[in-house]
Amino acid sequence: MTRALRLDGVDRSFGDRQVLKNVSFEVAAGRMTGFVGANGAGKTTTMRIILGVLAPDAGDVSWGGATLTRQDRRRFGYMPEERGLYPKMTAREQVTYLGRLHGLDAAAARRATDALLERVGLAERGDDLLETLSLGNQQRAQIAAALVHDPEVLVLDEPFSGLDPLAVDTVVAVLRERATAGAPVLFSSHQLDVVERLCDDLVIIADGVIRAAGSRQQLRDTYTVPRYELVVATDAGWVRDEPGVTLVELDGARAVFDLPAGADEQSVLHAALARGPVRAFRPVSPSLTEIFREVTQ
Ligand SMILES: Nc1ncnc2c1ncn2[C@@H]1O[C@H](COP(=O)(O)OP(=O)(O)OP(=O)(O)O)[C@@H](O)[C@H]1O
Repeated sequence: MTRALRLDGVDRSFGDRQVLKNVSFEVAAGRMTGFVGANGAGKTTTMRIILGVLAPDAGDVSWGGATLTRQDRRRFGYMPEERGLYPKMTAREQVTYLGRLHGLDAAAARRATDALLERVGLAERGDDLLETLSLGNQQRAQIAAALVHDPEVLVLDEPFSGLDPLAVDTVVAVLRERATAGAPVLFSSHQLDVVERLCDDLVIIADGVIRAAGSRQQLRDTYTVPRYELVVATDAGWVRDEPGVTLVELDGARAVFDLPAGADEQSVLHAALARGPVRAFRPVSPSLTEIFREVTQ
């Protein structure tokens, strides 16, 4: 059975500073949800509350509609911000050990470890001490550690930081497998390009307040004005004088511009055609970076 993870009305303060304010969102089963926000926005605090490392002052965290219990959380995979592997253990020993802590017997823990180290590309380095591994390889070990007990929910704090692009692809593939198997997967990241490529759903937080949440397409539809690219045969500078147009970029014959919601983009196309050939005219999807700027400003 697949179950969504939900936060409802979660508040948390440190001293007299409230760092989470009525935080509510859902991490759907079978989907990868990217959790993005600036430094100090509240991502790590939220994830710690999901995992029960911190208690909320108010609000509820539920899984499949029932408030999370300590027992439920044993079936979660967590990659904390403070990485905390034992430097004097080998990757294989460490991951096996964590499998044992989660209740696997010795043979099952070894099997799961071998399979995961292979999967994250660490099989050849599995018997090296963690402290001798590159940061990227330590990170791979950390991912394996979060997954060794075949968790039903994944919560990962910055799983891609320090990974080269190939390693990012490997880890993405591993996480995607878990989502496809029905797990809700929540991960935070500063790398908006990675989040954009990878997540199904997004949650954007700023100053402890959820500013936007939904699928990428919903956010695009909701939070951005219509944007178009026009390529003509000669200089496109005249576009800036068309009614409603806000020029975003102009590079000779190519212009990118915004129109107010509901404006008729065809009138700009007609104006272009009246001047000569049109090489391209298309709507441009806003990037996650633009959406992020818009909702957090
Ligand atoms: N144990 C703590 N005691 C006091 N303040 C804290 C504590 N943990 C977090 N904070 C504060 O709460 C706010 C939210 O921090 P949090 O680590 O959740 O943000 P974040 O979005 O994960 O940021 P980053 O991307 O930098 O990790 C910050 O202002 C931080 O200084």
